[in-house]
Amino acid sequence: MMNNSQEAAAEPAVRAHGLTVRRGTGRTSRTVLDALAFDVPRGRITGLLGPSGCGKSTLLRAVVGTQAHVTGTLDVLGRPAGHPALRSRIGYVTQAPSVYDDLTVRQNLDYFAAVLDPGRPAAARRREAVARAVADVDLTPRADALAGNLSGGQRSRVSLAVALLGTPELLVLDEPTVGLDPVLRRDLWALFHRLTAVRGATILVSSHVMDEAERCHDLLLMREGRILAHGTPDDLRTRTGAGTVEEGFLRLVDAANATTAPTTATLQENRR
Ligand SMILES: Nc1ncnc2c1ncn2[C@@H]1O[C@H](COP(=O)(O)OP(=O)(O)OP(=O)(O)O)[C@@H](O)[C@H]1O
Repeated sequence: MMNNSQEAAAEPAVRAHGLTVRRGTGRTSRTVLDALAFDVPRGRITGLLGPSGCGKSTLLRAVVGTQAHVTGTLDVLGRPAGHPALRSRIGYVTQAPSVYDDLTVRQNLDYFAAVLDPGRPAAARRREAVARAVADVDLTPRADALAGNLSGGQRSRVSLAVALLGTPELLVLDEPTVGLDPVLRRDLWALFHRLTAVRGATILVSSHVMDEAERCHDLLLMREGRILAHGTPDDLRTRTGAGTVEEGFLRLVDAANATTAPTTATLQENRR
């Protein structure tokens, strides 16, 4: 028989069933996530991939509990998405870096650390957490630079450092590598792998760059608000007979389009 901690480890980090989201109001209201069912396993990197507008950010917002008009079942770390007890257990990085330009990197992190772990007795713990998060994202040499004077990629890394502060069990990252050069992208993916391997974190990361799919343990491939495929990169290549995940994804899109007779615009969108 499994004990409580074994049960928690076996339970997926995210479990969705019949997950549906409508966005917009009145006549512009439409279904952007359509009855999704999937699990995100713990301790692994799950990549959420699909063309622009397919619903990746909406799905990530639903997981962190900030998306309105969500129906169906969506459990995160054993609780309904958005439950207050999940706040300190999830780190979330949005597409737009959320940092204060008039504070230094370290001051930004000090500020968020004080919100997470307030009080004078926690000062030493906060200093340690800030130093570790800055080092995790390779910004130690720029720790005293104003965030407003950093490059776009460096600002994104400050946001990621903020998300790492509380040592979250689940990291939800919305296109964290956009605008980064190849070296930084490689380094960030190495960090993601360290976080799962060493700290046991679960990472749910979106991207529309297909070569990043190869770096994930599991993939959720999306198209037009639905899950097109779910499995490891190897599963996807085997299932489609393709040499790469990108080619496999395009084959699945073509097969799906053949049955739904899309417009040319839809096809072009899916090939982006
Ligand atoms: N406020 C809104 N009202 C109506 N539809 C919306 C609204 N916001 C977003 N949408 C639609 O919801 C769909 C999903 O958007 P979402 O931002 O989740 O896609 P995405 O896959 O993250 O795109 P990208 O990769 O470009 O960030 C899109 O088709 C978008 O047009």
